[in-house]
Amino acid sequence: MAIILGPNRYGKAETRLVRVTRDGETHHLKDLNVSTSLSGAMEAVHLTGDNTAVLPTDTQKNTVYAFARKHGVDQIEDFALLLARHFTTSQPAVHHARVEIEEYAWDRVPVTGHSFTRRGGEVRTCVVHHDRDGRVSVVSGLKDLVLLNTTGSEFHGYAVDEYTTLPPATDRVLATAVHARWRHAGDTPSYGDSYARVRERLVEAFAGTHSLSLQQTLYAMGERALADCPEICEVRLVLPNRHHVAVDLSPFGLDNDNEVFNAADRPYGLIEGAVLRDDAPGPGFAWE
Ligand SMILES: O=c1[nH]c(=O)c2[nH]c(=O)[nH]c2[nH]1
Repeated sequence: MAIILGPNRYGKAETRLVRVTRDGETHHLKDLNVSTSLSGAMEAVHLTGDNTAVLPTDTQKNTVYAFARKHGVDQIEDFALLLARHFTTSQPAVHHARVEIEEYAWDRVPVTGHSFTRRGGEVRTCVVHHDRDGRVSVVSGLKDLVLLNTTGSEFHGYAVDEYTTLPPATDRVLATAVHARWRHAGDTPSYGDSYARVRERLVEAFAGTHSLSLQQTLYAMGERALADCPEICEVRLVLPNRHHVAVDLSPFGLDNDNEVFNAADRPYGLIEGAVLRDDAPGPGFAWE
């Protein structure tokens, strides 16, 4: 009996690529999850540890980002074909390339040319209390409302110590998945209308605020909702800062003027805060 190597392949899974294309004030956004997988004459690496035929998975990831910069991204099928063809024609040992791409759809927020909401996934929530003394509280909310601005966000002037490496940003992508809850002050005539109005104000404030920090955006969102929705008296927001890090393409002779990003999923900043009217009644058990 002999032991032999069976089918095998290797690659980089889930390279998160965000490509921004700017057409004056109107920006276009492509948000992709790209997985590459190569196979071919890979006996030596498995059997003897000879890596000669192995194009590193790190290189595959870099190629995704570099190609996004060089060729742009339109239809995902075209982009996948471009990558797959590149791997099979440039590496003699690679006989087969599999490229899988998921595309996440974004809708424009009409307030600016650079603000987007991610389609799908948003959840409406509520928590109601009612006790035997007739005390009632209603907290409405939403979660997983994903918002993104491709410009209009800065972060600098922060405290610096011997562990600080973050470079100051004067033009960054700002993205978050909003978790918002708001407390009703009394009887709200239509929770449906109220929900639609609060949601719209949160989105408008995110889009319309030139942000110096996500903390400032958080306050602006709460403030806008409270200013335009008298039926509510307190807004609590939890905003993860979904960092988009511009990829360094200089090793490949390419510039990157804020166009190609790694959409990192963790770790992420987590910004939390409450915004309320100064005459808001006590919350009672609303937040329990
Ligand atoms: O908007 C931000 N607020 C922070 O507190 C922070 N910290 C950080 O590293 N990046 C950011 N961005």
